[in-house]
Amino acid sequence: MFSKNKNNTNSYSVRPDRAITSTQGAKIHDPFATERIGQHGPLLLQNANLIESLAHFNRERIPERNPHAHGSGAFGVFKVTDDISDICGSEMFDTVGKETKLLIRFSTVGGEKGSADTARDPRGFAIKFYTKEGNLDWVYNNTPVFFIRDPSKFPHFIHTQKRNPQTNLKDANMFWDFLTTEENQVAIHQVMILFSDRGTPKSYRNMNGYSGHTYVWTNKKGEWHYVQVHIKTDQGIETLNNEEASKLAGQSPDYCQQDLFNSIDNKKYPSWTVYVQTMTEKEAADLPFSVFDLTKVWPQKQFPLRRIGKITLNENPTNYFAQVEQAAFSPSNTVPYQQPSADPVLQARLFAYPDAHRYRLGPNFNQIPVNCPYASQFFNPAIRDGPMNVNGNFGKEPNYLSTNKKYVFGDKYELNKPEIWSGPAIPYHWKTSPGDIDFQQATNLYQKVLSKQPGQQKALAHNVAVHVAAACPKIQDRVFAMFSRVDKKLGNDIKEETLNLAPRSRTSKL
Ligand code: HEM
Repeated sequence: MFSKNKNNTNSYSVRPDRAITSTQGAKIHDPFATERIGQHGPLLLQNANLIESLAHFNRERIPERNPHAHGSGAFGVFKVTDDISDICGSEMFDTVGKETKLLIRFSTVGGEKGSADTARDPRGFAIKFYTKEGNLDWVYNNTPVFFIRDPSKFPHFIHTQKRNPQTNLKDANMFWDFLTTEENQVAIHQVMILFSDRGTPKSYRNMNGYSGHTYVWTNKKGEWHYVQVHIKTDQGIETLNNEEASKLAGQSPDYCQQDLFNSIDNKKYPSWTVYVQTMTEKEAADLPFSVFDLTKVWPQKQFPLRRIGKITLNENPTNYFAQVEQAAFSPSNTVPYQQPSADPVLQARLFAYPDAHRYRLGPNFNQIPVNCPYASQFFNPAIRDGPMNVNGNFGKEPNYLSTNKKYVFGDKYELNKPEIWSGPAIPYHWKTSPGDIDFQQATNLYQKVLSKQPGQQKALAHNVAVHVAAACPKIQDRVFAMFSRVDKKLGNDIKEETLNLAPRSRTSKL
């Protein structure tokens, strides 16, 4: 198990004699005694233990993630089941049977740190692999697509899921105003998934993870592919209906945290099978949509799933704050032979996450044990000093690459015929009033997938109706029109139920 390993990230130390001390290690005789004049006189400034304890208490909270503030995590292992050396040269995949330790954090997106587990929301599925080539993070969601393809939209979109600046309430008008704005309707595919029962997974164990984005993987010969990763639950997909989810949000708001912790504690280790889809540059050029458009899935008939390995979660954190709250995942944390693609949303994420970590945890966040690349090691003498530098700061090593010292550098790996980019440096807004192509996959989901799952077309209409019933009539009309563009019956079903729930005499202002 993870905690038995040397250098692991899930260990902690407690003084062997369990004596209670000040932060400086001086034993405290009575932690509850406060120094004062006489029994009932005023307290003294020399009462360092009391002052230290109150002052530290005031500094216990760190900024919560914005977004994905609420989450649960566990440690585990990735095991290679199939040879994929023709696709990827990364060390972690190089031998069938090889195991790599990992941490996963599951999360909801829009809610605050204390919000309910069963909210209708995508689920984050972030994995940190502690590989010998350095830490690799797959920062995925449980949905294969996303809401936007212009990264500048992200803060706007996330704000519409947060609280109204005046009322401090979640606001159905803000939510649907954004999503039904003509150019934002590229979100329709993701919105359909969100409002199907997949938008309320029964547990973190019963959902899949998807890269969503296109990445670029290279083999040792330099041949490269566009890839998408699918992580499929071995427990089977299970979902909650809208009413079950709402009830649990009230009765057992930490339902999924409890389920994950208890499963692992009872040695019922959840597992997932990892697959990859590959696409050549030529195939990408022939696609009816851009390979960098993460509002689309790759048809599995044309781009079949190929199995890579298995993920098993087998160890609970010993301390939530140290190992889950302080965990810092970023798509920019990668290893040789796995690269980001030019997807503009992914490119923006490469900046956004480490920036969030510097703000949330400080510039030396990589020294926090859970973020340390302990299976490799960090050494870069020009990255020095800064707050909370606790690893010895490379001692007397010169603070630049000195000609007096010997250094080792990573292997150079090159892509055969890499992508070539050219063009003027211009502002480009991928706004496109969504064309029929942007609705096609959403329509397929409704007509070809949900139709085969008894009750799911109805559930989708119902889940939208109960949500949009809280919006004003003008916005509701835009919602009916948008879903009618997916399928006329879907639009009509939503309209009928919404108007039953919220007769038009009601007024609501945007
Ligand atoms: C422009 C688009 C995006 C931006 C700017 C963005 C930004 C962020 C930021 C700032 C965080 C908080 C990080 C932290 O404090 O540690 C976060 C968390 C997260 N994001 Fe994104 N995000 C974007 C799109 C996406 C997409 C497309 C996915 C999935 C495919 C995704 C998955 C996640 C996950 C799983 C987390 C939680 C990580 C954790 O558990 O710590 N995000 N995002």
